[in-house]
Amino acid sequence: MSHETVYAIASGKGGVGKTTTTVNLGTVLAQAGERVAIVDTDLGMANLAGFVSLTPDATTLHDVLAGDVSIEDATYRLADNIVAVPSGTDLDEYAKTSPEGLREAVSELRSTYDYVFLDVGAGVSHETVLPLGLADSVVVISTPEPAAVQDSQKTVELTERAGGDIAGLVITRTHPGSDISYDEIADRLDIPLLGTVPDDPTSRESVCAGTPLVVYDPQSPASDSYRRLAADLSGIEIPTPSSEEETAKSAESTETADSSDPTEPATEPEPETDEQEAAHDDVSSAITEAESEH
Ligand SMILES: Nc1ncnc2c1ncn2[C@@H]1O[C@H](COP(=O)(O)OP(=O)(O)OP(=O)(O)O)[C@@H](O)[C@H]1O
Repeated sequence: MSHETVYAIASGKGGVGKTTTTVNLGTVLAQAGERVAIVDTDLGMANLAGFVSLTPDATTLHDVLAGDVSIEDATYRLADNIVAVPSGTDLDEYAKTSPEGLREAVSELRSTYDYVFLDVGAGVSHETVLPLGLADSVVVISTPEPAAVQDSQKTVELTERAGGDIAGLVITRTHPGSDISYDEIADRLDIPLLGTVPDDPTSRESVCAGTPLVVYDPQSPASDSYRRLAADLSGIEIPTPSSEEETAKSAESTETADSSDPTEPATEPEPETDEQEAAHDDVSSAITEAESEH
């Protein structure tokens, strides 16, 4: 089945779950054997810092957008089938970047990976609008709070101005039993409701552990939501992990077997694997190792 390749994960308001969604959607698809790149286009904010430990002079998207290196030089392997392109934090380096360089970078990634997720900064700026227009499809992220919903309207308008297409809305941090109508929120924004992700304390724990939630606690309700969302966007059947499977959460203190260094720039993405369970183990160990290097 054909699918969109480049997704922008965007929101009007900050802190609503864009990075969490980017990392977890990417990880689910990588576990399913798809080649995935996740890119932090929120320049200067280092949103992926919890998942990729970088030395101060590491190559980042800043260097790519300054025209110094190609995007492949700024990719870091997270696990089987998934690489991350982090943004740097140095503001002097940031000042040298040109968001326009993102065009070529995204086009290069498009030719190498099955899925590219752009984690877009909140607010209104050139570096926010550009990825909305470069993506095949924009996923708008909002919490149910009125202020966040109102700011989502801005993302919808910006996407239209940038000539981008909206896939729909994901409402994060929902509470079971709440009488809020999520369909009504989507209707108000005039975009389809793609799904909801419940408020889940393990989501924050997983960030502290530097591990995607779908690896840290695959049985959690929010992990379920991310698997469903990935299945809906991709058309791929995503299996529910068995409850006996060891998770990063249950094995937090266990030594990991993968000795590869996730801070080394990736060369080519790993070949596809049919062994979803094996890939899953690899995701856990590679990222747990990233955490231990912090
Ligand atoms: N479903 C959830 N349940 C509980 N906490 C969550 C959930 N999703 C995300 N969070 C937490 O909310 C905080 C913000 O999430 P995240 O960093 O993904 O948002 P963001 O939109 O990317 O933020 P920014 O605009 O700063 O880049 C994090 O601490 C994260 O762990």
